Amino acid sequence: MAGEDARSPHVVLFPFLARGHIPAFLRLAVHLHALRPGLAVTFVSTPCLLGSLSLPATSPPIQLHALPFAPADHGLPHGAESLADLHVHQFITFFQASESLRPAFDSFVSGIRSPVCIIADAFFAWTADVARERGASHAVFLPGGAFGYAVFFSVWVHLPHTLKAGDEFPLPNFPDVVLHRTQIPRHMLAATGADPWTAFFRRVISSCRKTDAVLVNTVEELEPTGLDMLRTSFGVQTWAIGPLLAEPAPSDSQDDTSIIQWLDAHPPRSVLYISFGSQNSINTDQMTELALGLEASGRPFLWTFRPPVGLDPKDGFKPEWLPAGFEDRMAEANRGLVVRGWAPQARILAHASTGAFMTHCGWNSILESLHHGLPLVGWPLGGEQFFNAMLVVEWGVCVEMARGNTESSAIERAEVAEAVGTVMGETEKGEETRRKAGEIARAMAAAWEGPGGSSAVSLEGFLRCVETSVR
Ligand SMILES: O=c1ccn([C@@H]2O[C@H](COP(=O)(O)OP(=O)(O)O[C@H]3O[C@H](CO)[C@@H](O)[C@H](O)[C@H]3O)[C@@H](O)[C@H]2O)c(=O)[nH]1
Repeated sequence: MAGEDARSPHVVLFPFLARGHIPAFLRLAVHLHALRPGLAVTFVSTPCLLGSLSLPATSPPIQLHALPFAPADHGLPHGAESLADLHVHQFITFFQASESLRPAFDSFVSGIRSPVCIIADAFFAWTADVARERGASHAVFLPGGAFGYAVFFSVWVHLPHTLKAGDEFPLPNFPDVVLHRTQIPRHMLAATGADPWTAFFRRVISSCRKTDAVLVNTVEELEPTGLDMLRTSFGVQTWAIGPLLAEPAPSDSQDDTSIIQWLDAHPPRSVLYISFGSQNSINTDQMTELALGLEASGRPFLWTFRPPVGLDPKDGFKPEWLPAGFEDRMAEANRGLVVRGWAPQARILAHASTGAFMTHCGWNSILESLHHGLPLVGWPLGGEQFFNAMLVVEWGVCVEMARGNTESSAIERAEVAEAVGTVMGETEKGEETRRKAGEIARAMAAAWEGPGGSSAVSLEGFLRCVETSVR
């Protein structure tokens, strides 16, 4: 690696192979360069994911390094290099397959001549062992929130729902946190402790205890409790360096242009945006009730539509997934737009006509919405989303409308219309929710305002620790 400064670390960024995990790492590279211009930064991933990266306009000159990955060798579809390419039942095989990247990652790190600082996704926490063997410094980066991940990891360690009968149970290590059975994702609910899901996440957690530092995509002032929970869980220095937000990707595609034009034709803050992220969806009964509830709400909406849970976007979209005549009625009245596949979410949320976001409570979606002061209608579906929803409800910026996408998690159209009306309407609760969302937006902005913002101070503190350790 010619031209490297032997005293400053070469930072290796290694996000997990999931679309929702990459934007925060890209934004981290931007902040690292702002603090240390000229720092060598390499972004490591698989060939397909690197090929599909759309680097933001402000992207610093990062190097890319591809690790060979053969999903088919692990019984996965050929070319499935991201969670978004898979069904939920294949996720665990994918998690296990991702551990096969270790020899190639190790060989890449061992070839770097200057001191190395690995910043790896929590799901790649095994890189802590590589760092130890190669004399590198190591940090785990959590692209999610502190509370959400702290609860998620605690549930995997203790499986508290298996310890106690009844619908509600406390976390053994954080008894103030009481969960309801409907907040436990499907794979956790089925876990026995001897299953591959539990084994994978317990490996992740024990590796997180071997790292030198944990970086979290959150704001110290907003998540003191969650950050303390992580510090207790892992026993390592933990730095809040968020929000690290996806930058609106430049796009001149006709589809994106027509979406923005559709928004242009609506009054300020009048449109509800609906999306369940890059890898989750709801079931067909829920789609029907959601559609009819949106119609009943009387408010304009823009719905990013993925096929029902268990079905593949590559196999196309079927008209019967939506109620007969629904799309035509909505189009004629200029009431609703259904976007199939991928939408320019960051641009939609930045648009003046967008007034609220119905979300699965993926952490990036939460941050992107609150960054613009937009309140949330929550519908957590998997992973740590249920616990993220608890946090944003506590912040007073979200009405949780529904939970889960199993057969037992039914939702009725009247509940949809009511939740949308509460958040977007001229109700006391709606006004309060919007006011609090504005407060969170200001706290998020302050974290990166000038060198004294709490996240700027944290990232600087982390870098100094790394620089001291590599001298
Ligand atoms: O049509 C779409 C759909 C999504 N996005 C973007 O994709 C990202 C989605 O991220 P997120 O909201 O966090 O959802 P997931 O993709 O589901 O994220 C995974 O990763 C998150 C961070 O760890 C976790 O919080 C979630 O539970 C996990 O499912 C965001 O940046 C969106 O702007 C688009 O641009 N267009």
